[in-house]
Amino acid sequence: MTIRASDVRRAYGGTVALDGVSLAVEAGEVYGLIGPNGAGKTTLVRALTGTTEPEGEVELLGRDPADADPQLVGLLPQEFSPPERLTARELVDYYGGLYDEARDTDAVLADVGLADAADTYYENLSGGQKRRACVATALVNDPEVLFLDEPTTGIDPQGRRDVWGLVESLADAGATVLVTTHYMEEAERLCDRVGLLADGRMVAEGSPRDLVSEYGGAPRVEVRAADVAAARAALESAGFAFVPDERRLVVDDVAPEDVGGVADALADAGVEYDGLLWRQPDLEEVYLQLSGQAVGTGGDPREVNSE
Ligand SMILES: Nc1ncnc2c1ncn2[C@@H]1O[C@H](COP(=O)(O)OP(=O)(O)OP(=O)(O)O)[C@@H](O)[C@H]1O
Repeated sequence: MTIRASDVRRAYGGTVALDGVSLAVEAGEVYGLIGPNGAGKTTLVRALTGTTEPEGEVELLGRDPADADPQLVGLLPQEFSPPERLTARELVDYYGGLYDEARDTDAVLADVGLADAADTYYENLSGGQKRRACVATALVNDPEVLFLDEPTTGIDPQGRRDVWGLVESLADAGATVLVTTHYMEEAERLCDRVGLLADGRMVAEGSPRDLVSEYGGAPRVEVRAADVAAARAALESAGFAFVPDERRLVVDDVAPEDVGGVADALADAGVEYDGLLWRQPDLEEVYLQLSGQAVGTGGDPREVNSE
């Protein structure tokens, strides 16, 4: 097992950041940590990389993380402020110089989409370009295990896809990647398995597909109507139930063949609508249900669809 944590606990004064977390990540796996702000993701990354000392057992490449060979490990911390008065190329050169062996700087810059900005000072890069440069510093030693704490925050959609492609090719070549993210699409597309942390505990773990089928609930239809109250009343009187959501009108448990019934109920009541969007639940729904953040829900996923 490349990364292993068993009953890991870490408190800062009276704040419990990790409250008995266990996980195991195999070589070649891309593992995503998701969870609300303050859930403990960064603390777990720090525990796994030896930058904080937790209680419990932690292993990285079969050793105490503090003793792991730095040549084999890449880390992009969430808060990372490299020297500003270096160009992107100088920055990657600098970090490469910290290792016995480093990849070619220009190749790394090309990988993160910064070939054209190689001579730009870090301070003059855009926010997303800065984050790309930071990702580059974590790749320069061609690590076997890569920890990326919110790698794509601030990066534009194309850049985000570039980073996903990069992570995928590293994993295909055998690298193990642990990534934290607030982007559910990222977790769903990129990760073989996802762990959802909340309040320092692992609330759920599995492949995105399994988590969605276990916790995501039934397919649903989002109704876009100018008069939401009228649409809601029409559907309610036709016996439809709703997914709790203050911002949108979402009809719960609608099989594909039943979408016509939603349209008919609206038409019968004379309610005009701009759109009916049928969709399967995705990881975002799982996240909202399990982390207890769904607007108007109490946090118990089993209760959500019966409300
Ligand atoms: N150095 C520290 N000193 C005191 N408290 C800390 C420290 N680091 C983290 N904490 C606290 O531990 C808890 C977990 O924080 P952590 O940064 O691990 O969460 P996170 O899931 O990474 O959050 P985010 O999504 O906002 O990055 C929070 O309550 C945080 O305030």
